[in-house]
Amino acid sequence: MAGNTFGQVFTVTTFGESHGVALGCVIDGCPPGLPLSEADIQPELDRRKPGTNRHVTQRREADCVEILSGVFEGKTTGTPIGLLIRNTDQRSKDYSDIAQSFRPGHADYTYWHKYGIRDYRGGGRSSARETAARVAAGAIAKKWLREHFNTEIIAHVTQIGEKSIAFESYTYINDNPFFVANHSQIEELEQYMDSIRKACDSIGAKLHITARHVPVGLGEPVFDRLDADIAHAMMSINAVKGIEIGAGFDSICQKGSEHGDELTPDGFLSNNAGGILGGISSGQDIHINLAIKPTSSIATPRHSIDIHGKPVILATHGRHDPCVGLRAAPIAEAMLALVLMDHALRQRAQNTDIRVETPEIARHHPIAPNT
Ligand SMILES: Cc1cc2nc3c(=O)[nH]c(=O)nc-3n(C[C@H](O)[C@H](O)[C@H](O)COP(=O)(O)O)c2cc1C
Ligand SMILES: C=C(O[C@@H]1CC(C(=O)O)=C[C@@H](OP(=O)(O)O)[C@H]1O)C(=O)O
Repeated sequence: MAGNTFGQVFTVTTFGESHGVALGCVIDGCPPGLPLSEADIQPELDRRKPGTNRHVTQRREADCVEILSGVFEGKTTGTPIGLLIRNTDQRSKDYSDIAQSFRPGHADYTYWHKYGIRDYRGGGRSSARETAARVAAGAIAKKWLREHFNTEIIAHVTQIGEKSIAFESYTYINDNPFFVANHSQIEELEQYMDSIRKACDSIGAKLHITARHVPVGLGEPVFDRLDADIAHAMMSINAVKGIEIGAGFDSICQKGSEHGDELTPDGFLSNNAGGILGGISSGQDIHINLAIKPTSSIATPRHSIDIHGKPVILATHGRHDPCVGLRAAPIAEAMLALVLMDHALRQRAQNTDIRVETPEIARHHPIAPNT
């Protein structure tokens, strides 16, 4: 496989470049009979799309999805689902400065050496614009998981640079709980983001993702462990530099008497495992943290080389996110949904019952985005 396809049974192949005609994906293996229309997908794309406020890239894209195939009379038919999102606001000439030079921290250098040719209009295929197609596919997986197991997947930014975000309350957006930071902290974070932008710099972020109502028993015992596939999915998102599942790197300082989640007839007493034991879901909530790097395309001049190996000083212009983590939550949710749906269908293919009801022992703990 050429590396553009994700999944084993429920597969997604994406296509398209940031400044090409369109992006999209082909989804194969979706069971027939799932009610589906553009209205099921568009709200997720609206959460991810660029240009929605001053703290994100100013590229304006409506990211309107068109279903090309695989749906008849409002239901999936079991045949490949084709989704298309047209690019409308490319302005490619703004990117001529990176045609011959490599942005430090972006994929220009490695693409050039791998392929010997590079679509330098924006990030081309390496631009996270490609994730629009993943979010569209993920919306289908989310819907299927919700209808079958009532699974909820929610991601939040929990840290921007050094600043941790304390959540005060939550509201519902498109049936998903969405945490709201305290009002004065929002002002502080906005000022912080303004200062980063004024300094022609960028900043990293941390994301927390929770999946609730995950059936017990999803995953494979050895290579395709559920945690391994989740790590694969998350690390496949542009700019993700680290992942923790459950206690993650805090496990280093824990004792066995502290880490191992004790079981009682009334449920697990803790969730250091993050909902996965032996590569298989335990029915507890899945907890994931992601480290997201700062944007590499910044207007601060930096040392680099051109395609002939000559030194250059490169300041990158064009429209860029000062903190890519701010836009990553719907992408991480989509990738987790793709993994869970793929494993649920694999479980079905193996003719093993899927425990639709979360067993009493695996009762989930309340969602806590900062854990
Ligand atoms: C939602 C999102 C938006 C991004 N926006 C930008 C951007 O505007 N400019 C940029 O240089 N990188 C941006 N990135 C990061 C690049 O896509 C990424 O650094 C690049 O593909 C190289 O991959 P790597 O960082 O995983 O090595 C974004 C990433 C995400 C997930
Ligand atoms: C357009 C989007 O974000 C883009 C992600 C991105 C990158 O390098 O990842 C770089 C910028 O665009 P370009 O590819 O034109 O350089 C962002 O504007 C989007 O997410 O839809």
